[in-house]
Amino acid sequence: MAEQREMKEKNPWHSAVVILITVLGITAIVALVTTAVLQNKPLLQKYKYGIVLDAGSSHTAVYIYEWPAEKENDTGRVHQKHICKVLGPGISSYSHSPELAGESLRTCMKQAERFVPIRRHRETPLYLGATAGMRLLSMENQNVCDQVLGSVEKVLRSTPFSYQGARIISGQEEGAFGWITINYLDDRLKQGSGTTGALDLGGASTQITFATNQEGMGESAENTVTFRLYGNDYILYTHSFLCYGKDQALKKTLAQQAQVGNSSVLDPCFNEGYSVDRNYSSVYSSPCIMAGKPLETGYSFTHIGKGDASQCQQAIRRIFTNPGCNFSRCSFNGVYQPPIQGPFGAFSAFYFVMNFLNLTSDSLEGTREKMERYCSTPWHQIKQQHPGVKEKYLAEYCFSGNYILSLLTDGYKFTSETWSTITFIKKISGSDAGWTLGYMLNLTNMIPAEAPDSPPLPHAGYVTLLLFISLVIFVIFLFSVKSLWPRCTTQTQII
Ligand SMILES: O=P(O)(O)OP(=O)(O)OP(=O)(O)OC[C@H]1O[C@@H](n2cnc3c(O)ncnc32)[C@H](O)[C@@H]1O
Repeated sequence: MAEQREMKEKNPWHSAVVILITVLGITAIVALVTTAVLQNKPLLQKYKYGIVLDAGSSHTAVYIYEWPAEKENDTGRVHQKHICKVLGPGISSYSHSPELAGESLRTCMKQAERFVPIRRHRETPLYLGATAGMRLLSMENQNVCDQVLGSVEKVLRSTPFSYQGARIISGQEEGAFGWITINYLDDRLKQGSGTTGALDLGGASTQITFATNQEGMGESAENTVTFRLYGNDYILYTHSFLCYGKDQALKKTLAQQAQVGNSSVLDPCFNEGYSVDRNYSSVYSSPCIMAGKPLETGYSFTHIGKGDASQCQQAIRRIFTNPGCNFSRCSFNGVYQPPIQGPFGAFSAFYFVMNFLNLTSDSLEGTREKMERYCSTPWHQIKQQHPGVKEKYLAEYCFSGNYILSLLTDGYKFTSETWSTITFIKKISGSDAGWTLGYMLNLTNMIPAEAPDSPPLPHAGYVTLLLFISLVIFVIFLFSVKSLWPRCTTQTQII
């Protein structure tokens, strides 16, 4: 007591100083916590948009992509906001009235105006890429092809978006951008981990693309694409087989069977009981069909189903030509292909067909068995079992399933072992697998060649660490000024 009194007398301010330090300390902590909380509060997110039209052989689809305005170079951040499927056939089917090709896009473009906020319209890039249908039309008639492109250009220019062009993309681009899309959506590019090959089956062409080591790639420059993405180098093998999409392959198989010139064609690729009259011209008019319509036949023939999967595969095998391989190894038609390196993602018609046939997770042998069973089911029973399915697709599933089997095994040389490396996919993280996203990412430079420098700590981690260190300093400070505190003793003093 005497000591304390003595201390107080020596330093009458000491209790006021301690109170002041404590108040300042508490105020500092409250200020720090408030700053940390406010700093971590998510900002009101602003988005940017991009629109890509996939003008395919069978139809056109309008894809609207959205991404946070702040982090354009961050992988996995662009996602599909909306897809609008244009009514009617693909733009290449408007060769007889090209002006209608553009008109067919109007409804979906109006929808796009509603999905993209008005304040973003002017800055939203708009691209149209046409694929195999237009490649074929340009081979048939360049003038009409230009008119169709002119017609879609006119309509797209009239929209409020930033029109960037309508062009026919090459098969190589279609394959490579499909590969970029699935690997971007899987977040594999930024991680620099192993990549997934891309198998795309369209209506008029099919693409196979996968990363491979450099060995042997010098053999065929036209099948090689190189990319540097996020600081990693990729050498891709890619090939697009024009005329080997699902619809053109069907025509090829049928044309070959109809060559005999009989009034009816008994087709193992269609279910028994199926019977439809077809014009020869509908089969032989495609530039994919080299042979002409058989001479001395009528105007049409009856297409009759026989429902035999093994015979169907034999018929399909005949559309893969074998002119000899001038490389160390080939897939089909004398096209170079290095050993396949999986895993693979198979999309578009690969998915539509295998999903319908419930074959997305079967072994190769299981797939063959199920195809035998499906094809031998009578047509009337198939129709009864699937009342809601579009009849054209339903009639073609026996052919389509067998075509996929044949393309993957006889064509690309997948085996029972490598079959399991294929995953049939439609979407990844809500965005469709296909070339459109990769195309837009490339044209908007959204995937940098080098990995962007990132701060050693994420923002939240940085604020938390700062807070923690401040608290530790404050506690140490309190302990160091402890000697100034008035000592309270609980011992009763006996005087
Ligand atoms: O790339 P290209 O060759 O130009 O063709 P595309 O862009 O028109 O091709 P899609 O991927 O849109 O479709 C591929 C094929 O799948 C068909 N298809 C679409 N939906 C289907 C479904 O539910 N069942 C079966 N086939 C389907 C469509 O008619 C095409 O023949």
